[in-house]
Amino acid sequence: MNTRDHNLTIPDVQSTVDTRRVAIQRVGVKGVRYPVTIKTADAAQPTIGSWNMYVHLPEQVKGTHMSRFIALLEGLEGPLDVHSFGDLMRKMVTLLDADSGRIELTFPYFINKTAPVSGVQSLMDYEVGLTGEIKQGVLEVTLKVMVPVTSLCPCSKQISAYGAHNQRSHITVNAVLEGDILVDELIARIEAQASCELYGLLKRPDEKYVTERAYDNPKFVEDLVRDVAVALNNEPRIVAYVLEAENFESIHNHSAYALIEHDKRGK
Ligand SMILES: Nc1nc2c(ncn2[C@@H]2O[C@H](COP(=O)(O)OP(=O)(O)OP(=O)(O)O)[C@@H](O)[C@H]2O)c(=O)[nH]1
Repeated sequence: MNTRDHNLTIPDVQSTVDTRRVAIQRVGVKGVRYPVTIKTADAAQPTIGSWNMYVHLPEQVKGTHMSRFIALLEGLEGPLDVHSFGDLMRKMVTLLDADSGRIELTFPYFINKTAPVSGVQSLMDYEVGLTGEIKQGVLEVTLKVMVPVTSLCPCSKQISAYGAHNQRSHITVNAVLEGDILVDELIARIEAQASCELYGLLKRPDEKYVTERAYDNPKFVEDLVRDVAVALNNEPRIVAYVLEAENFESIHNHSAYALIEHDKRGK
């Protein structure tokens, strides 16, 4: 007996009618760990995705086709970019017989960076996410990156006889995209606005360089979000964004924080 024959003899409870007249906005699988490759400038990077996948369920249907979410992942082909992630979203709603759906994918992403003076290379890790939502046939894809950087306080620099407090800051951008933008590209744009970017491995000449670079380029948390906002405003492939910066202040036991939200579509 093959699987198809088995299915004929097993009741399909999910497909029975539900009479409570309550639709479900999101039903699906959450916290699925599944390998994925991400498109890079010259190739693709394999990583481990954490997937949440949901569809809308109409009021008259008892259950969704839970196994089909995993079947969709089993059928994943080729590296993901904004475009192919959109294709995956469309495939999901078709496969699940749904009119709307949502995928939240997060994964660690590595960039091979070159130290500024010695030229030594090392990997740096970033938290990246792709979120897709289809509502009334309209697809929206959001790319999220969390970029750790250095910030150095302009006030501290101004008022102190020597030194200035500086710290690691997290800049998080959720960018709604119309058009492909590579993860590396978005991260590079954000890092360019920091007092200094971070590296996995630095030799002493590099350490001197990044210390002086941050000192010459002081930024408040407000400066960080405003400078990144200007960069995002100048990128036509980004149509809306939420941008946050959190500075883990070295002179306080709390963070300085700022957020800018902007929708170029006028929504
Ligand atoms: N809808 C629903 N399914 C569940 C739940 N708990 C477990 N299941 C799933 O039920 C699945 C099997 O149902 P379906 O996906 O409908 O499988 P199927 O009927 O063999 O496949 P299709 O014909 O493609 O729908 C298993 O993969 C379980 O994961 C639940 O709370 N709701």
